[in-house]
Parts: sequence; C-alpha cells; structure tokens
Amino acid sequence: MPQRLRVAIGSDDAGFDYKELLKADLEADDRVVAVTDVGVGGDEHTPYPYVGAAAARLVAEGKADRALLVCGTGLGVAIAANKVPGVRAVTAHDSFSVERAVLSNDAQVLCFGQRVVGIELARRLLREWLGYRFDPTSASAPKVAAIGEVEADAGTGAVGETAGSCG
Ligand SMILES: O=C[C@H](O)[C@H](O)COP(=O)(O)O
Repeated sequence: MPQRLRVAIGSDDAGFDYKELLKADLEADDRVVAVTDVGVGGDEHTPYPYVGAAAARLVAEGKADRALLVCGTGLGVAIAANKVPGVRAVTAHDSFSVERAVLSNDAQVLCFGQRVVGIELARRLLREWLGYRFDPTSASAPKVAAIGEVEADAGTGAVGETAGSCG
C-alpha cells in the first residue's frame, strides 16, 4: 500500500456541509492516517482566504501531505492556498482533472465548490484523489520544478527567458 496520507480539510460557511461529509469519508478511509480540520465550525463565518491559507500552511510546513478545501465555487480557497509558497492548489470537478492534478502537477491541495458539484461526485473524486501519487521520476517532474522557479522569481520575468529548458 502507498504511504498513508495526512490530510488537512477546511471550508468557509458556503462549503461547510460538504466539508463535514467529506471529512467523515476521509476519517473512514484506510489510505488516510490523519485528518486535521482547520475549520470552519458550524457557527463560524471565517472568510475563505484565511481557511485556505491555514490548510495550505500545514502542507507547506510538512504537517499535512495534502489538503482538501471547499467553498462555494472551489475557486477562492484555491487562490488563497496558492499564495502560500510551495503550495500547488487546484479546483477540479472531473475525474481526469483530479488525476492530472496529482500526476501532472503534483498539486497537494484539491478544492471543490459546494455550489458547483454534487456531493456524490465530490465523494467519488475524493476517493480517486486519495489513490494517486506523484512520480518524481516522471516527465512531469521538471515542469513542476519550473513552477517553483516561477514562484522564486516572484514574477519578475527572468524565468521566462529560460522557457523551453525543462523536460
Ligand atoms: O470563491 C469564493 C467562494 O465561492 C465563497 O464561498 C463565496 O464567496 P462570495 O460570498 O464572495 O461569493
């Protein structure tokens, strides 16, 4: 069996119902060794950027292997999580994108929109997501490393001058 995963989970109030349901699925899955809920609680209204960043920081600090985030669309939490250095967060509501998020992009953070995707599809996508592991020897690895170069470059454009050198 591949290494069991430590998964952080979070949502804003718009994603709370799915967060609770998906948390229960994570806790029942033997591919998951630990689940950390960063909120919100049922009576909280923390804006999605703070929740997204909190979960992403756990990943960046090595305290979680992955994070699952839910907001209304899955977009805002992804934007916020991507502001944390070293974190690659995606919104994906289809099977192929979920697969490629891990195998192509080594994304540690998956985001769902409670107002976008049905709960049974979200649950299925979560099960699929837990089964994928990025291959650091794959042809995708240099491209993921290039994401890190772009991040370190802080958007100055210097990295773009070496475009075509990866892979
Ligand atoms: O991306 C943002 C989320 O969908 C959030 O849950 C809702 O944000 P809004 O209330 O600004 O539409």
